Amino acid sequence: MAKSPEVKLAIFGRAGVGKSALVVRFLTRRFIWEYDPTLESTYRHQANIDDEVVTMEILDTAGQEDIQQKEGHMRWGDGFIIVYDITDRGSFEEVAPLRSLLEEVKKPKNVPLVLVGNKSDLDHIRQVSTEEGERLAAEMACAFYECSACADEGGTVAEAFHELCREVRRRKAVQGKTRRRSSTTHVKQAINKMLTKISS
Ligand SMILES: Nc1nc2c(ncn2[C@@H]2O[C@H](COP(=O)(O)OP(=O)(O)OP(=O)(O)O)[C@@H](O)[C@H]2O)c(=O)[nH]1
Repeated sequence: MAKSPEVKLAIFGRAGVGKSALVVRFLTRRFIWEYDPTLESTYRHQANIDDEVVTMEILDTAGQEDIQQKEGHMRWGDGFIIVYDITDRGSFEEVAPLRSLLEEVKKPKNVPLVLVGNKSDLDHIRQVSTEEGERLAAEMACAFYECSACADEGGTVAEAFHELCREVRRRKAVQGKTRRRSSTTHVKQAINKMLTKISS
């Protein structure tokens, strides 16, 4: 089985949307009701995705970090999960500004991104419909998952993380090809220059 390079993932979203709960669910398949508000934690994890061992570094950011900290974490990451809480419309409204900041900080644009609407077990107090989540994800051209860190029977949480890893690898492969193509072009141009000089 091929071993791929490390993938750095960062998880963003308003305080209390369940970022830590999602990371813990993904890493341990368990749910823990209460956490200290996250300062900032990084986890290392290996998973077998499409027959390839992927090593991930996962950064669980604090919902209340300032813009400089956010930008630093965005520069660090290869791929991003933006989380909102389906019972908190304000957290949904914070998604688009986070995405805009990502697009400002990361170049090239169109960074690997997954949108997650968490706490789907609380459907009775939902403030954001599934369609709204789908629409926003379509506008941001990214995958969308509605899930629950606390009742994740279908493994949707892991699927969201795995899809993000796939997306990071797809983008890296495309960027690698573009870089190779441009260096080949440079070599060809240099040879042509030399040939023109010799023949003149
Ligand atoms: N019902 C329900 N509660 C959840 C779920 N996910 C998280 N919670 C609860 O929501 C609260 C906040 O969860 P955290 O994981 O600490 O949220 P966070 O986004 O990491 O918060 P900060 O670290 O402050 O940014 C906790 O009381 C969790 O138990 C979920 O899927 N369903």
